[in-house]
Amino acid sequence: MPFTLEGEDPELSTLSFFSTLTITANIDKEKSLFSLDLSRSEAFPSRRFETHNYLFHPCEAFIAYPVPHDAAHLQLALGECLGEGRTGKVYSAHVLGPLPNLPSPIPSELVVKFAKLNHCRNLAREAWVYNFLDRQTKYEPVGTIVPRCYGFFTAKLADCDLDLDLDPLVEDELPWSIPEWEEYPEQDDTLTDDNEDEIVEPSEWALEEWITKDRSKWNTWEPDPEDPLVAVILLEKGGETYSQIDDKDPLVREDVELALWDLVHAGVVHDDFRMANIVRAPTTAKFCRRHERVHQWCIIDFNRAWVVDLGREQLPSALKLMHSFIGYQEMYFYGWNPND
Ligand SMILES: Nc1ncnc2c1ncn2[C@@H]1O[C@H](COP(=O)(O)OP(=O)(O)OP(=O)(O)O)[C@@H](O)[C@H]1O
Repeated sequence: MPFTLEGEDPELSTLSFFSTLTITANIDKEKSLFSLDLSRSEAFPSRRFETHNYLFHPCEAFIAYPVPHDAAHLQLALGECLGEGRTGKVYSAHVLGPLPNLPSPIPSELVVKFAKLNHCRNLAREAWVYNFLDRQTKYEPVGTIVPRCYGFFTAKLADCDLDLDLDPLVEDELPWSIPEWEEYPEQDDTLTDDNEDEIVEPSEWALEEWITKDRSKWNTWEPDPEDPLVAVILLEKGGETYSQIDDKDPLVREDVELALWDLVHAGVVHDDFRMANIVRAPTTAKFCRRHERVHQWCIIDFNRAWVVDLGREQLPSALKLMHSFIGYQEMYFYGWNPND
């Protein structure tokens, strides 16, 4: 039985399109670097952040949503690297045909974000935030102010068909390689809701099949150097990253601030809001009904986000609190000085 929430049409969500994925990367026309077969994996639910007391709760709406098992297979050819952060490396990828029948067309270029081998848990969380946003049907943030997501996939590195004569330099450059500068290659970063002192235990409502954060296999996940895991999320491709020059244009700033409000109104405080996490919106961006415009920018990178269930909050005070946290990292970026 597909799992749906009231008012939701699972057929239309891009998260329901694919069950399996093959990514190939070529060194040149003749030679393949690797071919990787991945399957959909459960994302890592966050705890619900309660704004009046700053506590994280387990919650029945904050569970791992079932993944499609009988949906289509997608084949991608890896393209150029678009960027790299602490968690992962991001590549453009070309969709290889023939495509099966899908509920709606997909672009010919997508984005694959590979977790570095020690950051699969963080990527599993980011994937869950996309799931959560995908379920906000009133103003539909996904496709409007954040890219559409096509799923979270994993595979054992041991099953990857990798060119074994690799030059060690190329090996260090693989999409999932842990960089030399990584201080803690043996562990993933702590997440905002990992603080065990703050947990309110699941009460009797928590049915056995509901996978809350505490019950998720990702909660205790640690990288295994003997049997590494590769994890990716598949996203719609945005354009250039927001720059200092863009930031000087008041109309651009206004547009990004409004997009950020949309995110807050979906119950998500980004908590890593900086220029590197804003990209030009894809040409397929949807009309925003709240602001009656197509936003020109979209927000990415959600592994640090705190997620609030606005249906349970005292709305005015929760929104006020969330708005006070919308700026981060850059001095005075969107009105909030992190040193205050
Ligand atoms: N959907 C996208 N479309 C276009 N470019 C993207 C997309 N997603 C990511 N990028 C590019 O890749 C870069 C790194 O992505 P991202 O911020 O998600 O990585 P990260 O490892 O999570 O970073 P952090 O250091 O914040 O953890 C971005 O700054 C952006 O330039």
